[in-house]
Amino acid sequence: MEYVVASLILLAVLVVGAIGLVVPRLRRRELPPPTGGSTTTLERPPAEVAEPTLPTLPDELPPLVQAPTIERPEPTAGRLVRLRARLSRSQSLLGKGLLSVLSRDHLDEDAWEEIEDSLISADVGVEATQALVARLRERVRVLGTRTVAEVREQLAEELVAALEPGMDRSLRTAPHDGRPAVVLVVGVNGAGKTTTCGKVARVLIADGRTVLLGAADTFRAAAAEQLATWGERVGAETVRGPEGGDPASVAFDAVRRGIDTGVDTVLIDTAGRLQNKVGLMDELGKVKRVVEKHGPVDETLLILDATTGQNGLEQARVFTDVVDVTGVVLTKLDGTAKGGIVIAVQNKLGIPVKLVGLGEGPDDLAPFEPAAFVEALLGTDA
Ligand SMILES: Nc1nc2c(ncn2[C@@H]2O[C@H](COP(=O)(O)OP(=O)(O)OP(=O)(O)O)[C@@H](O)[C@H]2O)c(=O)[nH]1
Repeated sequence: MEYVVASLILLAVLVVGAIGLVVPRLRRRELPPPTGGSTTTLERPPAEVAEPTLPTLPDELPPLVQAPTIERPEPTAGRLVRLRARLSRSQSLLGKGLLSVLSRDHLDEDAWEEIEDSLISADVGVEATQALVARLRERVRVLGTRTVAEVREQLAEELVAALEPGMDRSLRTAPHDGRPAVVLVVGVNGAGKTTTCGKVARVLIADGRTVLLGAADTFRAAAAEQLATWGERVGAETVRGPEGGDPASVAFDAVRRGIDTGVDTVLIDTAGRLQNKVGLMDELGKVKRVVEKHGPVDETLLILDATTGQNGLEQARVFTDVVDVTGVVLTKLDGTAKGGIVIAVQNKLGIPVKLVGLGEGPDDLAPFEPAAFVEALLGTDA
């Protein structure tokens, strides 16, 4: 009997033990998933454990730092001819307008007045227009010119003559006396100085020269940035100073660096604030004086915005009074119907137009050639 009782007790203990083990597990399974609360733990899905795979490497690894791509600017020869379509606005006014008058059977007083008006509207300037029309009238009278083609040819010749084709338009950018040529770029804000500096650097590099840029426009921080970007594109170094720093000291450092590195040409971009002439004179005069401690400035290019027309001419005078301008760059000729401004600029300032800007593209700057320019304006072979 004792055995029976002991066996029953043992059995009961085992049963209770088994229930104690199984019930909490079942309860745990039945618990609802957590809903909301301060933290949410994301559980991984019961993943099949994937075999770790090694990434496959490409045959050639890319370099960690990409070297900037150096561009190869277009050659400068024949650029004006290639870009002639950019003068279409001027061409409609001067070329098409004039030629329709010239094609009349008889060139009476009214016709000559219309010709004068077209030239004045194209910003050729009153004096230059009167002189040009007087010469053309005389030729037509003396030679008894009859056909449109002949008058057109004579007009083209007169326009070319008014552009003084004998002027020296070469840029003095060749190194000499064991140092680089120094080019100062001046002009009012927004005329296109920085852009032109960049484009001139490309022109020189296209012609096989080495160039260093000096960002002496410390007035506008973005100008230095913009110039450095132009330089990087063609592999030219840019010397910059702190924003608002002394432009003359940046210009001085740029020339010294150019001498040390043995480049052919140093191009210096300057600021062109025109709020008062005295301030401008002081600043530009100082830049020039300080740069000349290294040797004379070889070329001073005045950048003029063609779209400002006769106003631009007034501004130009301020600069020609301050620095010895050796050449004019007329920018934005693509954006105006007043291409005749080239004649007015030369006529009034007596300084050759050496380059013309015909667009915002990096190679939209062309050496100025009077005959090709007139050809583009008239839309004919001059
Ligand atoms: N259409 C056209 N735009 C031009 C030409 N040259 C320059 N520009 C534009 O004119 C604007 C002013 O040019 P910038 O070179 O910044 O002028 P900036 O004289 O240096 O001006 P600041 O730095 O303020 O003194 C820019 O948007 C140029 O892209 C050109 O020949 N044709």
